[in-house]
Amino acid sequence: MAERVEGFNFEQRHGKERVRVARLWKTKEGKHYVVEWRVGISLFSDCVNSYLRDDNSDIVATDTMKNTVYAKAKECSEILSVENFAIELAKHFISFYRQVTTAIVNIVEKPWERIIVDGQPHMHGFKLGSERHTVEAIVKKSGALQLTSGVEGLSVLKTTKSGFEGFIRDKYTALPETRERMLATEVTGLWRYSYESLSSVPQKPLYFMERYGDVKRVLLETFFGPPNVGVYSPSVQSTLYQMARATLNRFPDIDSVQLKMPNIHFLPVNISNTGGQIVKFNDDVYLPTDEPHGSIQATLSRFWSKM
Ligand SMILES: O=c1[nH]c(=O)c2[nH]c(=O)[nH]c2[nH]1
Repeated sequence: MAERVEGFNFEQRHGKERVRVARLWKTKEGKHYVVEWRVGISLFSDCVNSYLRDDNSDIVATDTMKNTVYAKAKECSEILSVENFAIELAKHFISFYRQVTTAIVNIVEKPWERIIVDGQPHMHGFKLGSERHTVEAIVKKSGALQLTSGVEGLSVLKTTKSGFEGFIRDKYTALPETRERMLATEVTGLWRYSYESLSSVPQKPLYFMERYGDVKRVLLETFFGPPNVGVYSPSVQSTLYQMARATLNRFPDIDSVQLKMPNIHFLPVNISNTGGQIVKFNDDVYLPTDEPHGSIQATLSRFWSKM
């Protein structure tokens, strides 16, 4: 998207970040559905004169972009997935303004979950969960689409069935080999859907909402293994790969999965003084840390995927 100006290459975009909106829907029976979104918009548009010639006549004001978030939220009379909202917004910008060639919409959904009171789902009560659902929709004027959903802040811990052995040992290595350790991480996942045009997106309004739940379930089931026996993890690397592979194997409309899984260390506690050992580690007392942490990430894609 670079263009030539005054003998230079020039690339530009403008948008609005962190536009916060909440939308409430009410059924006739009085059941409420609420979402809270943090929206980012970035537009590629022909407005080079604003940079070069003090001429703003081709600029979509970022304040207008912000207003559009609220206007489009108002227009959505039925509950819809965060993916569908992102696509709707992006579609608006590329079709409404002749100057806009590509619209990128990023949204993070705040995890409001219906509360259970006396074993019953509450009609209008919600509590904040932990991990967040994310989406990025990139829409071009041609109708070409790139749709990437994700999860962030998915913190998981297992207290056994994890080890790390056989790594390089040299004069700097102090880490003992082990077949028994805690494994903790905060998963950030991104998965790219195979729908490459606006017209190919599934019509079912809550399709991507269900997919989000299903992908999370597959990631978690693979991380933990069956409830009674678990599954042994020889490294974060191996577990990450299994999780990405399970996602691609399970969902034919996902082409590519990126996982970031920091290794959040729980250090064995051993304390001694001159009188002897005060605490001897026996897989029981740990020092939880967040820094430093290992950082492990990978992307697994189908052969034909573009990510
Ligand atoms: O699963 C692990 N992968 C590593 O690359 C690594 N490095 C390290 O010190 N501990 C671990 N654990």
